[in-house]
Amino acid sequence: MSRTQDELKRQAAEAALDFIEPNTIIGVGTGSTVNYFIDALATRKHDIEGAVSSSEASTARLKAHGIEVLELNHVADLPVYIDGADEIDAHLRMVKGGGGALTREKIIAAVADKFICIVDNSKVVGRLGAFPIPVEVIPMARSYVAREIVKLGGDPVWRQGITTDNGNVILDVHNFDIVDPVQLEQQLNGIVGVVTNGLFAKRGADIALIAGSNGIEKVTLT
Ligand SMILES: O=C[C@H](O)[C@H](O)[C@H](O)COP(=O)(O)O
Repeated sequence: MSRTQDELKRQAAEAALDFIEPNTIIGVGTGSTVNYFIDALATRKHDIEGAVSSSEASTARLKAHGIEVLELNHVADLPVYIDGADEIDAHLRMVKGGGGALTREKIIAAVADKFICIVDNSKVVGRLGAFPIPVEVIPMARSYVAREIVKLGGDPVWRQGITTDNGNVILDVHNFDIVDPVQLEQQLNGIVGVVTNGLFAKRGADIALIAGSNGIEKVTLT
């Protein structure tokens, strides 16, 4: 990754601090962009009630900064969830899960009032699907799910050597021709043995903070 892209990730992450309300709990995603956000959040740690985390990696980083990590089951009110994406389109639908954290991310996103997506401008696409769609699968169902995915037109590749925080495996699905991301998200989730998939289309982002050479572009769904 270029130094410039890294710098843009940091800028997008820091812009998300403007959406942090005092005395609230913050939903925190996973990945290299979110790592910058966690580092920035540390400067506000005395203003917030704590965080809920979408991965063991983010939990460790939050705790290293002295930010309290709360269990989602104990949290009823989550105003914002901040996370990155592997791809995002003009409707703020996303592909996520390049780091394998998609299921916990999708759960926290479902609870949050607002999903704020922080990305550098290389993540913006006209159409989702150039980045392979991660699908988290119960291990014993891996081959069955792969065969079903082929019937849907995708080419699944087992992400070998990786176990998710939930003890499952990931199939990265290449070559989907994604005309209707909401429909494909539902079709994939309908396969028995699939835990969830990395299409965040039904529940996309509410706001995207896109860092580019001219600064931060804020995109909001109207
Ligand atoms: O599982 C990982 C997450 O969905 C990440 O948000 C996504 O992969 C983007 O990560 P990064 O900020 O490292 O590009």
